[in-house]
Amino acid sequence: MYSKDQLEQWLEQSKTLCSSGKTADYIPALAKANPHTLGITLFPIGSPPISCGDESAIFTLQSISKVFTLLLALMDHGEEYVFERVGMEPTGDDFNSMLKLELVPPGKPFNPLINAGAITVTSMIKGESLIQKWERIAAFISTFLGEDEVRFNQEVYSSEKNTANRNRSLAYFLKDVGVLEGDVEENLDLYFKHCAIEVDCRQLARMGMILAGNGIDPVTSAQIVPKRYVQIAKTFMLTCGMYNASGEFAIKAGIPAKSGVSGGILAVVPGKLGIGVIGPALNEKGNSIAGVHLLQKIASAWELSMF
Ligand SMILES: NC(=O)CC[C@H](N)C(=O)O
Repeated sequence: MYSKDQLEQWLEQSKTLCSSGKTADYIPALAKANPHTLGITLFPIGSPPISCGDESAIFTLQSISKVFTLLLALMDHGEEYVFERVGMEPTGDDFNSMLKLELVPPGKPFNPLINAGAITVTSMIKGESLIQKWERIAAFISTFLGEDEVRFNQEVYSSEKNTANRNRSLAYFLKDVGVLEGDVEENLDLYFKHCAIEVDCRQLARMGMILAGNGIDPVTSAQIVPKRYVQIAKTFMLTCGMYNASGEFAIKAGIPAKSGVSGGILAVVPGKLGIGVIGPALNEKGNSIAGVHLLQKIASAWELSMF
């Protein structure tokens, strides 16, 4: 049904856009990525994955990890607790904006997929120590990958940690108003760590395929995450997952997606398939310029929109 030849043609067309994008440079290690990389994997539920382009390129999850820390926080505490501390609304602002934090006392972040919200969610992850919390996040994500452990990019992690003045200000503000739990630097460290988990397109598509199937592990048939929490995550992906381009992406593609500044995009076609894309050249909103184009093409041509 999903033709690889067709996918290859579309990928070549989208690839021409790479030269008009720019790799993220506020995290210096991310600036080194090849802007001409473009790869994709489609992972249908119950069928083998279909990949093309630079499908084996390895990249860090960055903001895509926010979906999974949200799921884990929901499993740790339940809906009520989580949404007392982070909201459910899109901001329309940049992902690292601090603009709205002072607007709604006491500084409750608008949603869990912007940086302020994600750092708050990270602070909710249960564990006796920073190491134990990290091990829980890594183990949770490795289940989605179908691996025993996750790969981790030390260089990207250190690069972000050494330059994260904006995230530091967000986190200290959140601590000041009593929204962030625990030690600020420890929480930031955990946040930078989960952003630096590495995947390739196939692994990312597998993560999406599990979300598409409402949290069921395709190998063991185990329910990895309660269906209700997967539903919440997918809803946030649709309304807030592509930063302040989420509305446009919902109109043009109509599927839940989450992007990261590494150029990765995780997309989900509910009930059908997961998609993993990498294209490090970003547009002005911080989304993969060629990746967005390719996903929109696939979604409209194959009528994948949920609507
Ligand atoms: N949009 C993103 O991918 C942002 C993630 C990145 N680690 C940051 O906090 O800035």
